[in-house]
Amino acid sequence: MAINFRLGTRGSPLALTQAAMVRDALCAAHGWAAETVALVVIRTTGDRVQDRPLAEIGGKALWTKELDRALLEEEIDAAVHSMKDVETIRPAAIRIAAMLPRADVRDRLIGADTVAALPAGAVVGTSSPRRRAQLLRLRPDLSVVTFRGNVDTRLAKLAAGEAQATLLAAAGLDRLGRDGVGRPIATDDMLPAPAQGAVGIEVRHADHRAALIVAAIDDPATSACVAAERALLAHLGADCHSPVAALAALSGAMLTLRAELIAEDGSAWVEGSGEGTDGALVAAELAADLLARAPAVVRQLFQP
Ligand SMILES: NCc1[nH]cc(CCC(=O)O)c1CC(=O)O
Repeated sequence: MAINFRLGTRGSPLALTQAAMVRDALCAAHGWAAETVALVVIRTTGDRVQDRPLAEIGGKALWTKELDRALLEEEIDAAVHSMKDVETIRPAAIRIAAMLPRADVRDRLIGADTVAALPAGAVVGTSSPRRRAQLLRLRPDLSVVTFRGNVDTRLAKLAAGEAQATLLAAAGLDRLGRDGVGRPIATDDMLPAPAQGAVGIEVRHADHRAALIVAAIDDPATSACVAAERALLAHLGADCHSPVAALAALSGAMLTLRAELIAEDGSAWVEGSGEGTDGALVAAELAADLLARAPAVVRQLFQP
């Protein structure tokens, strides 16, 4: 059967599951047979190097650089991403064209019922500067150690006793069929990463056919919220390794954006919110407000 569309994806179990969700949505929207959408697995630097903190191996673009290349060289028609891992600033020739309906945005704690219930001095594994900062803000006595690898690797490290607890996104656990694993933390207690729980699809700017094809599966509310969260990052000069949490919600035409910036040792922070009908404006104003009120140790982490 002829191929209608080529979807590029990373090769991790979560990435493959998300790519299959996009394939299924495209097939349902266009009446295509599943075999007419090819899943093209692209290996990324971030997948190859599992043993060092991300910041050490170059930080930015680890997950998307190879997918960007494949997209720009027309090996694929679209790339599927966890929006949380997509750099704030994208190449000019690539655009985010659609997002699937957002899943559970919360983090789940695995290894204890609540952060407060962790024993004094407990070791918690995470490689996310945001989670590290939020944990230490709540519990300065905790010892946070680097925990990398895909979801299964992290759960295996936990089972092997490398840490007493870890935090993972509910969305990833649920998509991997691990819906019973861990306890969700309310967003009031731990605000998630910008774009957490959202799967996005990118196409080449010039490829109008691909843009039309994927527009059919866009969830506009998810796209509006994630765009506002990403605009906040852009105004802060932040990326997915910055200790920033942000979450937008839509009520009718009104968008509410909440955010916090935290020093990585959890000792200082600033939080705030804004609302309006223009998400880009809400994000710009909230970023300026947060930077103006941020303690110096927090402000210096950002280069707007
Ligand atoms: N940085 C890794 C990553 N990127 C997206 C998800 C989960 C899925 C999502 O947030 O949509 C995860 C794993 C995690 O944070 O637990």
